[in-house]
Amino acid sequence: MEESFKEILKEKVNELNLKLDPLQEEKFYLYYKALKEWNRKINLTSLEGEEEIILKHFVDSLACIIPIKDENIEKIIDIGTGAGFPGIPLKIYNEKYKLTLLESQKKKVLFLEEITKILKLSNVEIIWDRAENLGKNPKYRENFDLALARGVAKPHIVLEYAIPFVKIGGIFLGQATPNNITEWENTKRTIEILGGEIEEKLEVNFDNITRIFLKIRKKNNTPEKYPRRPGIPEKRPLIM
Ligand SMILES: C[S@@+](CC[C@H](N)C(=O)[O-])C[C@H]1O[C@@H](n2cnc3c(N)ncnc32)[C@H](O)[C@@H]1O
Repeated sequence: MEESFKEILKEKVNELNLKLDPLQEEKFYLYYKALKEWNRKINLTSLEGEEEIILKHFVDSLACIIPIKDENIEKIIDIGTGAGFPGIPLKIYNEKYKLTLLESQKKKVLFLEEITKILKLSNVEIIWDRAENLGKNPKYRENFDLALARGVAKPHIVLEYAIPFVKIGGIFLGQATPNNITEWENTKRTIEILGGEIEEKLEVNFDNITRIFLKIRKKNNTPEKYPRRPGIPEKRPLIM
């Protein structure tokens, strides 16, 4: 592994007060190399530089650990995971997680299949589908301790994709920024209709980046009609 990569990764992860062992560092390096290689063939991520990928993909994903550190999490679904964010960094950090990666674009699914092999990750399921379909499937609906969906769509839309997957007592972790936190805070009624409640708002700062997490706890079953048909949440967001 290149020393510069290791040094930057260590420094940035330290800012979160988290620690990686040498094997985990190596896995992040292999992940970085695979992202760069695949990016030459298909458009996986718009981020290219070493520091940018470490900070905005790896460390930003690992920041999700902070709001969930006192939770008993086993099953995680990462909706619209793209090239695996934030799900794969969390799995590298804690291999006990049972991770489902959901992605609607086939080319990204092929990358996910490859990278999980390269990183020798076990208990990872990769699904090529849309959230609106899988969220209706009884095998997946209300089945996860934690749902994640970073940068997938605007808040009202993402909530309709994600909350149906969360079991009662589980969490959907909304990943907001100072730029869109007001929009997230205006979703209280939508969250309630889908069976959730905002429990906590937590700001995490690292390297001049501010990430705002909204811990949304599932209190009641999601009404059967949600999520609506593919495309409908986007066309007619559940703005209440
Ligand atoms: C902007 S990318 C973000 C990817 C990743 N979560 C990240 O933070 O880097 C959004 C991803 O969500 C996927 N996506 C969008 N709508 C989806 C849906 N309804 N079901 C499943 N995946 C979806 C897209 O194909 C895309 O890969």
